Amino acid sequence: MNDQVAIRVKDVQKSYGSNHILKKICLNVQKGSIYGLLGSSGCGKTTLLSCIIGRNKIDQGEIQVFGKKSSALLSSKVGYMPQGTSLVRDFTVKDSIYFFGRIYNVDDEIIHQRYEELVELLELPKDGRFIKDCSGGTQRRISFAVTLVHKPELLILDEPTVGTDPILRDRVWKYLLKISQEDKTTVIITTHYIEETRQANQIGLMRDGKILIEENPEKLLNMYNCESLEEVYLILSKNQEFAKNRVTVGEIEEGEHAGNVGDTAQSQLSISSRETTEAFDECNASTDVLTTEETTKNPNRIFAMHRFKALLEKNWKSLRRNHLASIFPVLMPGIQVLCFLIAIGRDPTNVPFGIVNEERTRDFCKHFEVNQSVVRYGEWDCHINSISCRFVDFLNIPLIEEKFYDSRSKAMEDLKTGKLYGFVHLHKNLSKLMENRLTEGLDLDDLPDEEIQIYLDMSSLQIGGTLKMRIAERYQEFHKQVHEDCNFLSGSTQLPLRVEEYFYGDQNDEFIIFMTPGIVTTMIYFMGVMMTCVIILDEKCEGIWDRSIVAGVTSVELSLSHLLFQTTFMGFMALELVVLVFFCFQQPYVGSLWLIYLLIYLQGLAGIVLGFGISIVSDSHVTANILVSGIFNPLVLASGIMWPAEAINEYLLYVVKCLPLSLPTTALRNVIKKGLTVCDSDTLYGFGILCMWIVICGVLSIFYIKRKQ
Ligand SMILES: Nc1ncnc2c1ncn2[C@@H]1O[C@H](COP(=O)(O)OP(=O)(O)OP(=O)(O)O)[C@@H](O)[C@H]1O
Repeated sequence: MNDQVAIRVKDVQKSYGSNHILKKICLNVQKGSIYGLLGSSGCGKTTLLSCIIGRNKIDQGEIQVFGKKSSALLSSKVGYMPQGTSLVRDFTVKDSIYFFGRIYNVDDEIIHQRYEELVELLELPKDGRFIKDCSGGTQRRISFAVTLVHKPELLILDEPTVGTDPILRDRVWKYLLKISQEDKTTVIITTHYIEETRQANQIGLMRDGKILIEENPEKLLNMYNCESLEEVYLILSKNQEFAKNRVTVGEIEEGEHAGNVGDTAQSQLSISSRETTEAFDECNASTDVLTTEETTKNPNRIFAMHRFKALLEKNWKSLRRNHLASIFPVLMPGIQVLCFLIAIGRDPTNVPFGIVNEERTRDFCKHFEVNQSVVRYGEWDCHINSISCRFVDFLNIPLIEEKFYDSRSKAMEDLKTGKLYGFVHLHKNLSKLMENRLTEGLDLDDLPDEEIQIYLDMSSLQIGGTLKMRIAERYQEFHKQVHEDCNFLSGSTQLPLRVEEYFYGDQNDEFIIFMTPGIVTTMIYFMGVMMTCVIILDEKCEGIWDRSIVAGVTSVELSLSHLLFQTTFMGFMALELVVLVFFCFQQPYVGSLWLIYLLIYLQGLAGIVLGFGISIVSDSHVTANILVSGIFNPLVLASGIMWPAEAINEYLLYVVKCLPLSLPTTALRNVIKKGLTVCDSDTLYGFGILCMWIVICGVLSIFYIKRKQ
C-alpha cells in the first residue's frame, strides 16, 4: 500500500433516486499536495466531497482516507469547509473560531493565537460584528478560517474563494501552498475559477459524474498544447461527448470530426483511467478500507465533555443574542393564557333580549314598587298586581341586555334579523292568571297558551342554551318568592327531586373551569414542539448541524445539548403558567400545586421530544410547519379538551385515550378539581401516557438519526 496517498476513491457510485450523480468515480490525492477538483455546476463535486467526509452514503465503491477506516481520525484530522457558510448567525468571528476550536479540543491559548493569525490572513472583522451582519464574501472567509483553526492534516474546501477579492484570493492560495509544503497538509479544493488551480499539484477535471482526467496542471497544458485549463476542459468535455455518441449509430462521422486533439485526449484519458485503476489495485491489498457502510459511521467517542460544553455555550449565546427567540417562550405562555382566560369558557353577558310586556308599559314598571305586586289579605287570599313588572325585574341579570318592544311582531322581526337572541312575551292578564293559579288552582285546560312565552334563536347553542337555562332558573326563583309573599308553602313550587350535594364543583361553575386544564396542556405541549422545531431546524437548515458532526460532534451530544437547554427553559415556562393561571387569574384548585406543576412540565417535555422528532425528519421549516399543523388540529379536537371525550364513539375512545393530550388532561383536571394524588389511578394513567410518548418519540428519533448517519 502506498502510504503517500491521502484520499483514495474507487468506483464510487451515488444516485439520488434515478438521478445518477457519481458514476464509478476514481480519484487519488497525494499526501501534502493540493488537489483541485474542477467541473461545471451540478457535475457532482459537492456530492463527492460529502461522500469523502462521510456525510453522504455511497451506493457502491470504496473510499479511503489516510488508509484508515477508523474515523476517530477523520474529525480531528479533517477541516471541512462546506459550500454554504454553515455558521451560527448570532456569533462573532471570535465566537465562531473559539467554538470550533473547542469542539476540536484545542487549548484556549492556542485558539486565541490562531484567531489573531487568521484574522490577519483573511482580513476578518475584529469589531464584534455578528456573522449575520457580514457580507456573503466575509462570511465565506470566516467559514474558511474556522476550517483552519485546528491545523488539520486534510483540508476539504468547497469553493473557498467565491466572492473574494483577487489579492485576497492570491493570499489564500499562497497560504495553502505554504501549509501543504511546510506542514504537509493535504488540500482538496473545488473552485469555479479554473485558472487559479494552476498552482495546485494535481487537478481532477470532472464532468457528468466522472473524472475525465487527473494530472498536474502544467503537464496537462503541455499534453494538450493549450494556453489555459479552460481550453483543456473544453477539449475533454467534447471528447466525452464524442465517446458517448460513438455508440449511437450514424454519428461516427461527427465523432471523427472532433479532430486530432480529441483523439489524443481520448488516449490520454484511457491512460489516466488505467493509472487510477492501478492505484486502486494496490489499495485493495489493504484491508483498512472504508466500505460503503464504514464511511458513514461516526468514529468519535459518543460523548466528550469539551464538545458538550462548547455546544451548550453556543446554545446559550444564540439564545441570549436572538431577542425574539428568548422573548418568545417568556411571553407566549402569558399571552396565550390571557387570551384564553379573557375570551373562552365564561358565561356570555349583555346578550340583547327583547321584552314584550302587554300587561304594563315600561314607564309604568319603572315607577312601580315590585314588592307591592303581591298583597296578602286573609289566610288564604292573595292579590296579585302588575306582576309582569316584577318578572321583568327578575330578568335584569348580567347575561341579558333588556330591549323593550310594544308588540310581539316587532320583536319577532328583530329576532329574525339577528338583532335579538330571543324575547319574552308576557300576557296582558298575567297578574290575574297568576292569582287564579295561586288561590284557586287551575286545570291544565284552563291555562292560556300565551301566559309567558319565550322565543329563542338557537343558531348559537351556547347563547340560546344559556338564555334558556338562566331564564328557567330566574322564573323558578320568581315563582318561589311570589309564593312566599303570599305565605303559601314555597315547597309546592319545587320538583320533588333535589340534588343533595355537589361534589367537586358547583352548579354555577363556568365552562372555563372545565376547559382550563385542557388549554394549559395544549399550550405547553405545542410550545415545546414549536420551540424545539424552530431552534433545531434553524441549525439544520443553516448547515451548522452537519458541519458540527463533521467536526466530530456526535448526535448524542447535539441532542443532549439541545434537550438540556430546552428542558430547563420548559421548567420556567411551566412555572410561569402555574403562576399565571392559579395566582394571577385565581383559578380554583384543590390538589397539590407540585403535582399540577409536574404534570404540566412533563406535558411540555413530551412536546419537546415530539418537536425534536419532527425537526429531524423535516428538511425545512415549511415541512415542519405542515407536520405540526397536521398533528395539532386532530389532537386538540379529539382529546376531550373542547368537549368531553365521553361523547366519542366507544371504540374510538380507546384510541383517543392513547393520545398524548387526553389522559394527561383528565389527570390534570382531576388533580386541580378533585385533589387526586399521585397514587390515584387517573393521575398515574396521565403520567404513564406522557412517559410512553416521550419514550416512543425519543426512540424513533434516535433510530432515525442512526439510520441517516
Ligand atoms: N439531496 C439531494 N437530493 C437530490 N438531488 C441532489 C441532492 N444533492 C444534490 N443533488 C443533485 O446532484 C447533482 C450534483 O450536485 P452537486 O451539488 O454535487 O454539484 P456541484 O458540482 O457541487 O455543483 P456546484 O458547483 O454548483 O456546487 C445536482 O444535479 C443536484 O441537483
